[in-house]
Formats: sequence, structure tokens, C-alpha cells
Amino acid sequence: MSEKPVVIGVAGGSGSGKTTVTRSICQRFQDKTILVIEQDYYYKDQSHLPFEERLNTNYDHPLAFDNELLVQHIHKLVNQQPIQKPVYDYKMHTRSNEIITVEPKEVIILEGILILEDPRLVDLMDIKVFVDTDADIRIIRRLMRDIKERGRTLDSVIDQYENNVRPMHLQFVEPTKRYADIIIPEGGQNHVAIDLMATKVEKILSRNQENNI
Ligand SMILES: Nc1ncnc2c1ncn2[C@@H]1O[C@H](COP(=O)(O)OP(=O)(O)O)[C@@H](O)[C@H]1O
Ligand SMILES: Nc1ccn([C@@H]2O[C@H](COP(=O)(O)O)[C@@H](O)[C@H]2O)c(=O)n1
Repeated sequence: MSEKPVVIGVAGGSGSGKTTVTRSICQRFQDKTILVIEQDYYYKDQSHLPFEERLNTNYDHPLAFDNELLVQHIHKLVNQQPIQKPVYDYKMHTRSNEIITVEPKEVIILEGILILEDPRLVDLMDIKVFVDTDADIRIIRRLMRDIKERGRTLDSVIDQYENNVRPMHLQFVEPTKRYADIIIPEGGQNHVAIDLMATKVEKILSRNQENNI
């Protein structure tokens, strides 16, 4: 790889469809082309705290994230160096013991609720996307996902939504929409928007190929 990797930020509220959009774009390319970095994997390590205390953390506040490490890692990837990526365990509310060595790729998609909230991350992005889905749809999607995949109960999801997710979304996530170059309504089923994003990625890759000839 001779060109510097291009960084695409995919932001949006919890349950908006960020992961689904990102996966739909990745599916159209070979594995070696796009690297996905999830901001969620960079929640601060809480292994020193008892499990009960981890339940009280506000995971929707910017201070819940170890953005120092995330900024460092994106810098490294942009400079074509490998990183030691942490792995996050939603059921245990902390990082797992696993660390994955990740090599840079031509396109890096950085995905997460608050990636446009930190100017250091915004500065590293070439294209900024905000997935914009109504709050009622987001909470329904989140309820189903968190119960099925993240080991939560109905009551805990509702409680967390009222106390943290909704207020933090209004205070910190929603205002970052103004920094986006592209706003994708409804996320995962927006095939037109996904096609446009994929075309942009194709263009970046063919430009890289032409420059390498
Ligand atoms: N357009 C859609 N229609 C139905 N379900 C969807 C759609 N987009 C996403 N989902 C589902 O909603 C949940 C949250 O979507 P996800 O992409 O994980 O959102 P985010 O990454 O923004 O939290 C997932 O279980 C996903 O499968
Ligand atoms: N231990 C944790 C860590 C995070 N969350 C919630 O995840 C949401 C962000 O992930 P999305 O895939 O939904 O964008 C965020 O809203 C946190 O509340 C959690 O519940 N527990």
C-alpha cells in the first residue's frame, strides 16, 4: 500500500444502523480492502471495578471512552503501522483479555456514537457520515438487539435508555450531525445511500491503483 489510508467516520445514535451500514459497505469489497474500527472497543477498561459498579457507568458520555488510545491508533493506521486493538465485552462491561494485532488497510471505517464529538478524531477523517434514525425506531432496535445479543433484560434496557442513552444522545450525539458531510436517513435499508458510499470507496481504490502504476 503506497497511498495513505482514507478514513471514513460513521456516526449516529445507538441503534441508528451504523454497524449495519458499515457491514453492507464492507460486503461489497474484499476483506483486505476495508478495516473497521469500532469506538465501542475503546471504552475505558473497567476490569479493576467490581461488576456491580460497572453497571452504573454512563456508557453514553464522552468520558466513558479512551479516546487517547483511539486517536493514537487511528494516527498509527493512517501512517501505515499496525495496532494492538482492544476487544470489548458488552456482557462484562469491560475490555476482554484479548488483543488483536490489526494491519492498516486502504480504507478505514471508524464507527461509533461519539466519533464526531472529539475534534482530534474529526481531524483524522476524510469523509464524515451521520446515520440519522428516529428515536422510536432506535429504541425498538436497541431493545431487541441488547436482549438478544448483549445479555440485557427489558427493564435494564428501558432504565438505561431513560437515564443515560436519551439525555446523552440529545446533549452529545445529535449536535455532532452538523459536522457530517453526508447524512443517511434510516441506516441499514437505505440502499441508495449505501450504493453511493460504496461507489465512493471504489473510486478511492481505483485512484490508489492508478497512482501505483
Ligand atoms: N433497517 C433496519 N431494519 C430492521 N432492523 C435493523 C435495520 N438496521 C439495523 N437493524 C437492526 O437494529 C439493530 C441495531 O442496528 P445496528 O446496525 O447495530 O445499529 P448501531 O450500530 O447504530 O447501534 C441491529 O440488531 C440490526 O440488525
Ligand atoms: N458496557 C456497555 C457499553 C456500551 N453500551 C451501550 O452501547 C451503545 C453504543 O453502541 P451501539 O452499537 O448501540 O452504537 C451506547 O449507547 C451504550 O449505552 C452498553 O449498554 N453497555
